Amino acid sequence: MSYRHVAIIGLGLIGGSIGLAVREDLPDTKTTGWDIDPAVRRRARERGLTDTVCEDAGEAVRGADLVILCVPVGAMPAAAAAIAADLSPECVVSDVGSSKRTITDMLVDALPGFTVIPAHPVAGTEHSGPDAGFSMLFHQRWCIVTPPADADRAQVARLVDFWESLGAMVETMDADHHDKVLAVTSHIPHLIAYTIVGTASDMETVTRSEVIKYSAGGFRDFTRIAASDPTMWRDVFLNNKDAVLEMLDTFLTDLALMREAIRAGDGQTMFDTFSRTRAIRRSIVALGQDDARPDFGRGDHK
Ligand SMILES: NC(=O)c1ccc[n+]([C@@H]2O[C@H](COP(=O)([O-])OP(=O)(O)OC[C@H]3O[C@@H](n4cnc5c(N)ncnc54)[C@H](O)[C@@H]3O)[C@@H](O)[C@H]2O)c1
Ligand SMILES: O=C(O)C(=O)C[C@]1(C(=O)O)C=C[C@@H](O)C=C1
Repeated sequence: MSYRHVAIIGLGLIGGSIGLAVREDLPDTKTTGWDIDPAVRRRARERGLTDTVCEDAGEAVRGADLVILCVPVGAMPAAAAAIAADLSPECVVSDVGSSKRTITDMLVDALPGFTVIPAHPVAGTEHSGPDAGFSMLFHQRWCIVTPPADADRAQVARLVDFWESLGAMVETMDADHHDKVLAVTSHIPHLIAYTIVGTASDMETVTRSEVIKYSAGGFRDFTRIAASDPTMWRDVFLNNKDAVLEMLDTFLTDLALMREAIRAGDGQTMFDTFSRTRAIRRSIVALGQDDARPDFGRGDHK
């Protein structure tokens, strides 16, 4: 049974996309929204990101049977505090944060007596803010739901249905496992992109204008990822510290092996590694999970 009234707290890329997707895919569901930033509320109203954009958090969540927190991970405690007094007793509180363990524990503590079922749509772009959202964002993308061990199964199934209605493929997973998987598939890739773009722009022997001028193919792809929102990513690394450090150690060991292969002129090791990784890319493409969507991530898909 779909929700009657979905409240969205935080009306940037993800919150705005949920609002637009609900209007398109669940036309009988009412949406309300609130953002801490008045300029975002204004723009959200102009774009119609939710049916109503409220002037306070309490007004937005009153009567909602699903509340989704779509704020940076570090702002989740403040968002939970802003809504706590006005939640309906039967409502489900969820979120879209990119890391899950600290958020799950915090929401369960901050909202005693309420049903908390965190989730993470693994879909996004390097753009943020109220102009970045679009209704198709979740189509054929994974959404990982991380219910606490004692979560009501019927409520979990209902949230899974909700995400499927927005076009997502849904997997449920323990929060710790989510954080390890996403550390290697999303968090460390972003760290590498931020670092390599920083390294290139700091070099003394290659000018900054040369970096911009000759940034073809590979480096250009890194710059797209390195343009992602600094607040969001700072919060991800502060909140998924252990899993990121563990995966980073493994990555640094593998990088050192490649460094040694280059130093020693060991072409076979390089060829074997590159062949293995090319096969991984080909299986992603074969599954239809590459960025085949038109204009994906280029900001002209509104
Ligand atoms: N960007 C992505 O690719 C992506 C993908 C999946 C999940 N996420 C997660 O989704 C969440 C939102 O990310 P986004 O990309 O939509 O960010 P965004 O910057 O586009 O939007 C976040 C919004 O939250 C608002 N906000 C901040 N603190 C608030 C508070 N205390 N109360 C109410 N509003 C508040 C901001 O004003 C902003 O408008 C983050 O937790 C992020 O980790 C992001
Ligand atoms: O495609 C991008 O721009 C993204 O970075 C999206 C991406 C990812 O790493 O896949 C980023 C963070 C999320 O939590 C989920 C999705």
